[in-house]
Amino acid sequence: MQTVSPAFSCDLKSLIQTNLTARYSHVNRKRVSVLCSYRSESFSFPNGIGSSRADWQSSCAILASKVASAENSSSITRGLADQVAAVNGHSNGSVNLSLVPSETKNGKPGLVQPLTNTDLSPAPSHGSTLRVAYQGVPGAYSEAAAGKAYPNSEAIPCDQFDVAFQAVELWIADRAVLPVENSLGGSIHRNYDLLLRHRLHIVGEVQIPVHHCLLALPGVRADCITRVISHPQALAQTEGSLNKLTPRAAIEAFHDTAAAAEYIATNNLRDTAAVASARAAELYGLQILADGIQDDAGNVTRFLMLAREPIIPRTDRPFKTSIVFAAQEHQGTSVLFKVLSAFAFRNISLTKIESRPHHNCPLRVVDDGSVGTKKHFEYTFYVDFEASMAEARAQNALAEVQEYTSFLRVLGSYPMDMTPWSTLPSEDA
Ligand SMILES: O=C(O)C(=O)C[C@]1(C(=O)O)C=C[C@@H](O)C=C1
Repeated sequence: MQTVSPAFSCDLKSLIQTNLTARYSHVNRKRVSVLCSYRSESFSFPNGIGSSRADWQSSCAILASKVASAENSSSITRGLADQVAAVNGHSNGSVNLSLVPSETKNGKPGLVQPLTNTDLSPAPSHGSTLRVAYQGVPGAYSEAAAGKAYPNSEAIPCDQFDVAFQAVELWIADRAVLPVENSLGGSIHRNYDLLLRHRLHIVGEVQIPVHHCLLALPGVRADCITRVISHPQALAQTEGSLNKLTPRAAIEAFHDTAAAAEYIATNNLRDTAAVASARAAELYGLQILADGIQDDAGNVTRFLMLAREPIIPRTDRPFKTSIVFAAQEHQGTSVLFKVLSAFAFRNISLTKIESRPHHNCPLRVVDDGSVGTKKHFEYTFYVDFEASMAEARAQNALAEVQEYTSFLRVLGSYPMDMTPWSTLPSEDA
């Protein structure tokens, strides 16, 4: 029962070796060509791209046509304080995050085209600014997370999570910043699955306070709203408020919060409202009908920072390590107990555990003789724990975990986001 190719599996010795010898240098053209030829030996690509050097080079050529427009439409992200202020509706006017619209319609910004699966073409030359892929369009919370994670980077909008992963793998972007969980809405399962399917490394995390607003076209009253659209997570985070504010409105899912706002503006929809950020209101010319409508004032989304190379784990600051594993067959429920005890006995705290269907083998059928046939669901488990892979206790815990599991992969060992909770918006903020 092997869910990933051997290249994905964790061989502890080589993992530690890789971590110790890996050197991440800022992406430049020279580095691109060196790594391209190295990668061509072991990579296989999504969408049927082969693994030869020529294939690799042509796959590096993905996304080109759209990159030009993405570069135009992407915003240069600012520092943390500005980003969080903008997200939370306290934009001070000095923040210029506005995109260069692809066209202008009635004085309003034209549609920003995020990267799509069909846009895979040549990599751009991009100087030294770090390019950070996120899912959504400008004004999305993910864009703010990208700005917090990498101030002064260039944010590259992508239409799907999968495209953001591919953008990094194909050198269109240098990093991806993607949401994995929210304090109200829970886990974003799609990204857990994609972490396993792709081979990027987690190099950091950022937590963003999410302050939602109800947005509509100027002059529209809340009692005229018959439909509210937004990202499913945002809708889940504002369910209680929406029941009070727009009790008769239909609730509909949209790709992301800012795209919902943009859709209302572009189509001049006077009966529809969006749940999105104050920055989205500003960008797409909408009014804020209600501010701070998240059902809990301390609404926080956790994002992962992803890169092609792992970072070197350290011990001089708090680190977290994320792993994924599957139990060996016939080990029953005791595997989870044994794995958890490997951490507990070493005083390593777990911060998150998530289970997902085992993609290669979601069901195991056991013929129980005369009684009948049992069908077990099979799972892969994702665990985050508070220790660095540079610590002996973490290495020992994983060596033990490896004994109970059919595969084990370290997704990354990275600094924890230690932003004080006091910087999160309070009830009356
Ligand atoms: O739609 C957006 O604005 C996003 O950035 C996506 C997303 C998510 O996927 O959870 C990010 C943060 C919020 O929790 C709501 C939505």
